[in-house]
Amino acid sequence: MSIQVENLTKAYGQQKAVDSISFSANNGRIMGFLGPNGAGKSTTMKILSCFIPQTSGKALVNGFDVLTNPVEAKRQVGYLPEHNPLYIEMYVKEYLNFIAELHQTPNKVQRIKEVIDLVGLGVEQNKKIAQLSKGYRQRVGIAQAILNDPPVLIMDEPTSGLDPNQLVDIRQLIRDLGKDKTIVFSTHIMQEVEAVCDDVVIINKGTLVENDSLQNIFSRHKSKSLEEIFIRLTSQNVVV
Ligand SMILES: Nc1ncnc2c1ncn2[C@@H]1O[C@H](COP(=O)(O)OP(=O)(O)OP(=O)(O)O)[C@@H](O)[C@H]1O
Repeated sequence: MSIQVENLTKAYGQQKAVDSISFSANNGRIMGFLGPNGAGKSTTMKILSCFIPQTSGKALVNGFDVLTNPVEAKRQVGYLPEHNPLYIEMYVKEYLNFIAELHQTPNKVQRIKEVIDLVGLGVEQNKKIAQLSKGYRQRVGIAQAILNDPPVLIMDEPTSGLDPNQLVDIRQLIRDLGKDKTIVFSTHIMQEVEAVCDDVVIINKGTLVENDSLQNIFSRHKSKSLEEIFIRLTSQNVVV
């Protein structure tokens, strides 16, 4: 298993943003990580990417413990944070070169060309990041996450802010990357989950409320739409 999470908990003061969740993700599969606003998705993803430590519980990435072996664990993961922080005064290629140097990526000039191609940045590759539209900035964020060809990709709302054409392209890219990587990504677009994901985890107020293959979820919930299933599992007031 490429990602193993056991009884993971993160408390901010009195609030448990993530409350004893357990799940696993496998190579060659794409997991949709879902939940309403404030459910604890970003917090979990930050822990898996070694950006913040958990309060208790265990998280392994490709067998490496994020607390006890963060350097190795971090090497396994490409991470696209929710707000996609970029050095906007840098040119696209300059920024990717900077990331490649951080990773000590072999054949970096060739690899940068490859990822620019893969994420469809070709026409914008000579611009400053500050000059790019939101969708193209998102592509730069995805490019930096995959640059080092990590076995695990964790992407926090990778398609947020993309136009419908870009959505189709980036979903296809996620599907392609998912063939030989483990991908965990969050989204609020249920249609996207149905189009892209093999497995689904849903959390609500920090606790796990669903964890299965998309196929099993549909059959257990008697083929309701994923949107209906999501609402039923995460809302106390709506009966679907
Ligand atoms: N640094 C922090 N300090 C205190 N509380 C925090 C911090 N980061 C997150 N939280 C709280 O933890 C809870 C979970 O937040 P998180 O960002 O993980 O949710 P999310 O599921 O990613 O939400 P969204 O879909 O809105 O992005 C929220 O109540 C949030 O306010």
